Formats: sequence, structure tokens, C-alpha cells
Amino acid sequence: MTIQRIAVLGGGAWGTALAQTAARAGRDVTLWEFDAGHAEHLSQQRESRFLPGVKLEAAIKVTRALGEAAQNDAILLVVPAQALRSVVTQLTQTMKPGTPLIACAKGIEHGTHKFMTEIIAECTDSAVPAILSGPSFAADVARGLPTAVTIAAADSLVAEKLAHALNSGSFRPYHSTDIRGVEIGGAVKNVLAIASGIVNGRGLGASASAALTTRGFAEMVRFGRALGARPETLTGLSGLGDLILTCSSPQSRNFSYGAALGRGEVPSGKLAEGAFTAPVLLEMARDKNIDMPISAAVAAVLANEHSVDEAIAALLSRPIKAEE
Ligand SMILES: NC(=O)C1=CN([C@@H]2O[C@H](COP(=O)(O)OP(=O)(O)OC[C@H]3O[C@@H](n4cnc5c(N)ncnc54)[C@H](OP(=O)(O)O)[C@@H]3O)[C@@H](O)[C@H]2O)C=CC1
Ligand SMILES: O=C(CO)COP(=O)(O)O
Repeated sequence: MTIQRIAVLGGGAWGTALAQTAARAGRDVTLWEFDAGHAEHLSQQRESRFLPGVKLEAAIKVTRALGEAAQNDAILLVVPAQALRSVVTQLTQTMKPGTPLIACAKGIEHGTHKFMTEIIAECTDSAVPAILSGPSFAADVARGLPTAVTIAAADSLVAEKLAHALNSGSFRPYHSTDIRGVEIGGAVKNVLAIASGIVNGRGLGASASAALTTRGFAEMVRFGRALGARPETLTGLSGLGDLILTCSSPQSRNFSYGAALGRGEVPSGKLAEGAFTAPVLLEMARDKNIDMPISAAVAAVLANEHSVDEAIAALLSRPIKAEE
């Protein structure tokens, strides 16, 4: 049976873009936003404050009632990673058993070290956790520019159904059962995008950017391997694909955040998930004895333990070793 009624929780940039995508794919869409003023703006002006100039498709209904959103056939969770637990906790009070909950945030929870689908599973045993991730700037997707992403669920049939439900002419989801691999790629690439932004903002040149992205990918692979990710997921859309995108474009908020640091400026207040993920990633890497020097350098700069120049010098003076 086709998944026809889709709820999107979060009227930010990515939630709005995914609501547009689902509507273009022919689904009935309910867009939930918790902030009263923003919900009013969404329903009156038919556009998100986070994506000015993009008019909501007619098939999108805006609501502030979480109970109404909970009645849909599948629910996309598009709030920041650190807010996911509180939203899922409220949602499960009225949700139908067996509903797919698709995490669309890219991060790891502070304190618990939990990935997004682990949080869902902890909050309820009656939902079907899934994850959507890949190279996809909200502004591009909302305008209908083409891209491809990965949707993973433990049951391949569920992942395939979700991919079909969100497939429109321009948005092409591939399906997978490697949930952990998909969520690792999205979380780690944000930290590496900050590093790449720093390189750019400091004016270190295109060669340094390429070298840093490549060695960053080696860190992602090491971390992924240790946590059970499949190699083809790490080299796929949600891993390497998203890493290439966000390490190479100022359109990325994480990249821009790093670029501001590299120029010695204060970053804008826009959401940069990598700044939240970096310290958690470092804790996990240390716990598991995984060498992640670039991620550690980002965490040290964010914690004011190193200046940008000290972090760069430390990376360049590491002992010479074999490439792996
Ligand atoms: N933007 C992009 O291109 C992409 C983003 N993502 C990921 O999607 C996630 C969301 O990002 P994005 O939409 O861009 O972020 P935005 O900052 O644009 O929007 C965040 C949304 O979450 C809401 N929100 C914040 N805190 C809470 C809370 N405690 N409870 C409920 N809702 C809350 C905000 O509400 P309010 O209106 O009150 O601020 C807003 O609607 C991130 O993890 C990001 O990495 C993934 C792919 C692409
Ligand atoms: O994840 C994204 C694109 O795939 C969006 O990246 P930023 O959050 O850095 O803007």
C-alpha cells in the first residue's frame, strides 16, 4: 500500500523543503511547527522564515497540533538533533503503532552519544525508525533542483516504500538497510565541513581543501568501520556525497560557520549542527580509540583550547605515516 499521508515535524529550512518535496511527489502533507508565531507565518504567508521566497505547495496543511500530525502514515522528524528526543516523546503519546518515524536531522545526542534512530527506539518500541540523509541543501530542494539521497530502515521493504513515497521528478531517494552507516555520514560530515570552512576562511587554498576533505573522509571511514557501517554506505550519497557537498560550498551553514572562524569573525546564529556534534564525536572517538585528528582539531577550536593557527600547525606536524 502506498504511503499517502505524510507529516513533517519542523517548519525550518529542511522541514519546509521536505514538505514541498512530498507534496510534489503527490502526497497529502501536514507540516507541524511548534513556534506559534512561525506557524502563523507559515499558514498566512505560505512561506517559512527560514526559506524566504519559497511559496508552500497547495497540498501542504500547516498545523500546531502534534496530535493531528501524529495520525499520518509516516512522519518526518526535521527538528535539530538535540531537540529530537523531546519531540518524539510528545509524539508517541498519540501516534499509531507501526508508524515509520524518519529522522532527517544530522547529529548525535549530547550526553547519551545516541544516534537519531536510537533515540526514536528508546522513546517508543511501537514506531518503525528510519533515516533520510544525503547531499541536499534545503534551498535547492525547495526550488525543485535535482538531487539524490538515501533512506534507510531495518526492513528493506519499509525503506523502499518510503523512497517511493518521496520520489518526485527532482528528488531521487535510494533505499538501504544500513541505518547506522547513513546516520554516521550525516553527523560526521558536518564536523568536517566546519574544518573545511576554516581552511577556506583562513585562505589556505584549494589544495589544502582537497587534502583536508580526503583525510576527513578517512576519519569518517575509520569511525564508521568501528561502529558497523557498511563501506558502500560511507562511499555513498549520505557519506562521501554529502561530505563533498558541504566541504565545498559556502551555502553550507557548517562550512560558513568554519569560514567565519577562519577569518577570525563570530559565526552567524544559523544552525550549524557540526558545532554540537564535534565534542560528542570526540568523546566517542576517544572511548573507542579511533584516530580522528581533524574532528579533534575542530572540537579544540570550538572549545577555545586551540587557536585556528595552533590547530592547523598541530595537524601539519603530526608524525609521517603510511596512507590508509
Ligand atoms: N537546511 C538544510 O539544507 C538541511 C538540514 N538538514 C538537517 O535538518 C535538521 C534541521 O535543520 P533545518 O531545518 O535546516 O534548521 P532550521 O534552523 O532552518 O529549522 C529548525 C526547525 O526546528 C524547530 N525547532 C527548534 N527547536 C525545536 C524544539 N525544541 N522543538 C520543536 N521544534 C524545534 C525550529 O523552530 P522555530 O521556528 O521555533 O525556530 C525550526 O522550525 C538539522 O539536523 C540539519 O542538519 C539536513 C539536510 C539539509
Ligand atoms: O546537510 C546539508 C546538506 O546536505 C546542509 O548542510 P548545512 O547544515 O551545513 O547547511
